Amino acid sequence: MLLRNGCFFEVTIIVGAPPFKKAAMASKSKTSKQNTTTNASLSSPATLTGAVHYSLKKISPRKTDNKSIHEWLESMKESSPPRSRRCLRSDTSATLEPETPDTQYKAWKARHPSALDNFDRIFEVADAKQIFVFLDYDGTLSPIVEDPERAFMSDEMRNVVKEVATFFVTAIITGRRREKVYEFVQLPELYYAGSHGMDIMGPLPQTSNGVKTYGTKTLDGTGNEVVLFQPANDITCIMDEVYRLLEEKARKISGARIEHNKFCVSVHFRCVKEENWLHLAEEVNSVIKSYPNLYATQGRKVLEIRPSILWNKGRALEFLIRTLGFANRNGVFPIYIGDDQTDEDAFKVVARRRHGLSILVSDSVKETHASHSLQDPNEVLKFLQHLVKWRKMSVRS
Ligand SMILES: O=P(O)(O)OC[C@H]1O[C@H](O[C@H]2O[C@H](CO)[C@@H](O)[C@H](O)[C@H]2O)[C@H](O)[C@@H](O)[C@@H]1O
Repeated sequence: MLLRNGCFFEVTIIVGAPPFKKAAMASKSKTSKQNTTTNASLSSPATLTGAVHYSLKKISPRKTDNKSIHEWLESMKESSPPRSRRCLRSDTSATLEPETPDTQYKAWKARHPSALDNFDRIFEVADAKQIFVFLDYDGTLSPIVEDPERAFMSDEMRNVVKEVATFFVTAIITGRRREKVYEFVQLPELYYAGSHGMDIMGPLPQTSNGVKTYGTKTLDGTGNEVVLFQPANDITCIMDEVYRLLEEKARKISGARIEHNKFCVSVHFRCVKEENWLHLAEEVNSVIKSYPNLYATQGRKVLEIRPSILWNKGRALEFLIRTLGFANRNGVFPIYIGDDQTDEDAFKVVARRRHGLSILVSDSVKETHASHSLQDPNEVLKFLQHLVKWRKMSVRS
């Protein structure tokens, strides 16, 4: 379909198909305890096996009327409630308990128990499985801050993620531009899926003959061969145009900020006075309503403008597991940790699988498909340290 400025937006793409079987694997199961190969050690060149068609369904464009603008705003507020308000508003709450913050929070914690407190029980079943670790970035590995350019992760967090990646296939799945999140994380041994999974890059895996995968073999910034998968790669010039238009609008609203995430664009509300939120949301709507193939999702004081394709963090998670050669559902144990609404797509995918662990990072009540919770990035750090310790102990035993 031809959109604007000569940009084509295809819903079916054709990609090259180098074998993409990851270190088989860093995550060792009980049956291969001696193998502690790291992701970084992947060096065998991939062999092209021919083109593969990968079909993407288009989702129907969402109406953006006044009602949906108000829903955006409500949803953004629920995503980032002030610390003082641990409970949901009564109109969105599913609980029948008295509406005090503490009882509601306790009831919520009972439904989404701490992944730290329940670690041993959770990991009893994971021990013999292929564990994959998927991590969101903002609000999960780094604390939420006002300036998105300064959302740094601590060295302690970087060190533990590095250690995690020596034992398990580890990927960052973020709404950010992939290059930007790499700047923050700086760990070449990980997979990176930017733009809510619409831009996946990973190190070339060790290959075994006949393993099929998707993506294009290419070189990264340092000249290493990598695999790249971009299901919406025809949308970039539209996103450039939308970014420019939104920048113009944002200039007139104090505190508003637009971030170009390559295959999507973020509109930041965090530093905008709440009385101006409606105005900013209306301006966003006035831009995107001319683009029927774009829609907005909501996050923590942010609107994310994205292409209307059926691709999200959940699809990215499935894609990585499948292309790494682990179609066998029972043998795989994905762990997904995230703090925001866009992570819900991944939580749903984990929930549909027989095994896995989904963790919402939140210190307040939020509706979620995650089975477990952690309060904040500090608890994420502790959980990852625990995971490493647990794996080291099981290697020894
Ligand atoms: O998928 P994520 O890694 O969680 O990325 C989602 C968005 O995160 C960033 O925005 C959020 O964090 C900022 C820095 O702490 C904060 O200022 C903002 O209010 C949050 O919404 C990022 O800037 C966005 O581009 C991402 O889409």
